[in-house]
Amino acid sequence: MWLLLYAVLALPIVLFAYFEFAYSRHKRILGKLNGPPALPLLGNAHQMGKDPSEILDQIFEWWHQYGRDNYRFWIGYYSNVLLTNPKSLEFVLSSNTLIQKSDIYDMLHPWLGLGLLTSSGNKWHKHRKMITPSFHFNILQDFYEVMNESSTKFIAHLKNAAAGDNILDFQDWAHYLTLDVICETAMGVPINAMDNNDSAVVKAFKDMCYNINMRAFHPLKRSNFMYRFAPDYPHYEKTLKILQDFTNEVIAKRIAAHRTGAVEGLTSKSEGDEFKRKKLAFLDTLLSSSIDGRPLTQHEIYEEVSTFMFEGHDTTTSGVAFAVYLLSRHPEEQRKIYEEQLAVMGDDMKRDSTFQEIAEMKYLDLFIKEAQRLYPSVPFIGRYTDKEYVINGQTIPKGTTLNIGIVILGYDDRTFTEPHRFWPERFELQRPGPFEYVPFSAGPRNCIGQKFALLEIKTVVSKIVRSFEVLPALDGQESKDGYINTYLGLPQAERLQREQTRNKYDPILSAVLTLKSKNGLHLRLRERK
Ligand code: HEM
Repeated sequence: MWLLLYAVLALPIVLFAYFEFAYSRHKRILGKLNGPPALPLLGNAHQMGKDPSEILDQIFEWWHQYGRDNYRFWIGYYSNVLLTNPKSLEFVLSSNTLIQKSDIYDMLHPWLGLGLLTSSGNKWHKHRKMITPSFHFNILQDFYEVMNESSTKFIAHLKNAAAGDNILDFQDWAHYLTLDVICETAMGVPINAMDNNDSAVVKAFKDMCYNINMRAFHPLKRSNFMYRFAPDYPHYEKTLKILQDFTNEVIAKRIAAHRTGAVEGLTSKSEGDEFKRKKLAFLDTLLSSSIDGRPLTQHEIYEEVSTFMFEGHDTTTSGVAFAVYLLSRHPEEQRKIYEEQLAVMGDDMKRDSTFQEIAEMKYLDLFIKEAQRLYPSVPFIGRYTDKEYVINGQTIPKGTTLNIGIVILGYDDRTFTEPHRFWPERFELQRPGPFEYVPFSAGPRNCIGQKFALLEIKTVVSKIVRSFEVLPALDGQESKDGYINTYLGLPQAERLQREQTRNKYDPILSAVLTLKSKNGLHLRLRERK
């Protein structure tokens, strides 16, 4: 009995001694990097902040404190390095071996399995090669038709929603639009999120994206195992099943349609069902692809289609929403976009732009680049070192999480003068180096959907500017000096001082897998006559 009691009492001490010993080399090596002093057991977990927006501020704060360079921090015994040095980024992003994702992506496994975003090694290499042609120019043109159709519908919805000087949460609206676009392009079926945002599947997509972002920095919920004991787990399980059933059902029907030859003549043969479109979806490309001389299994197809459903709309929601929000606060830049629309589109501003015309909208391109600098849709990306690496002269032990601070790069005044000034022209006049600005990542694991994403954001923004004057939520909230009204990246004292004057319609940035505003992105739309 006494022996048992002693053993129970001694267990924590033994465990503590074990971990301290096991990680001593790790600590010694990473100790050569700057970073906040870490407590035993906790590391720096207690200093991180309690939600994704506080964590974002803390990560910036340490960056200032530790020489605006790479630094290390500890979450318990998990070692983390924040990378912002362009030379280090070049090493990591160009590497063909450092491609294993960090554990934050594990949360996606139950939904996405091991698709392109989450897999590594041989599987990733083969799938990347197989999927790359899915974004060929011709296919993108098919997708462009969907983008145009959906954004026309979007404008009609917005006209109703914005009537009477209503203040809209544009982040919410953008979510339904991008969900419609990705469902039609990835799976070839309409989900009608804009018309029917109360449907179980539409809600499930929204809940799942929220769930993933909410769990990411929760010390217990982040682990798939521990999350099983959380009170909200049953709801999550139900949501997951809705999404899995929906996607598997679409895939099964599509496989059947391919078998009966209905896919080639989708317009005539399957008139009346949901496949009656002639454009081929990403799913069709997958169904006619092979790996090692065999067709993909239904599960492999499920993983890739689900990956596109997630990565192809949560990111563009953020991209579209922040771009339109910036229009609302920066009237001068909005005016320049409108004038460019007039010049490119001629008299008929109501029609769809062509693929070629979108390519001619040079100022719009600069505007989106600048929006992604300040509000990158993917603020951080994570890698995990499967062996020891020497990165830009610094040894990084095996088992370290590398957090690439895409969002931090945009606020570095060594690359971007007056980083808090919204100034699209800077991308013409002072081009950043290849690893100083990477909203779509870079190297072999860069964003495969970059062209798709930019095309979608530009199509929507172009149509919005031609249809509406975008106004801030309240009169007088326009930027007077070109500076943005979020203070990310400023040293803490200055940031806190500026934040004292914030209004309830000023965004609170929250960065997890994608960048969002915790309190929405509010604005008004006045129809152009
Ligand atoms: C503004 C919109 C978007 C941004 C900023 C963005 C950014 C990124 C970034 C930074 C990565 C690298 C992630 C990492 O290494 O962990 C990535 C990967 C990826 N993106 Fe995007 N993305 C966007 C839209 C899209 C769209 C529309 C699609 C699909 C239609 C897509 C599909 C993917 C996929 C499949 C990967 C994984 C690629 C791989 O690991 O080989 N993305 N994206």
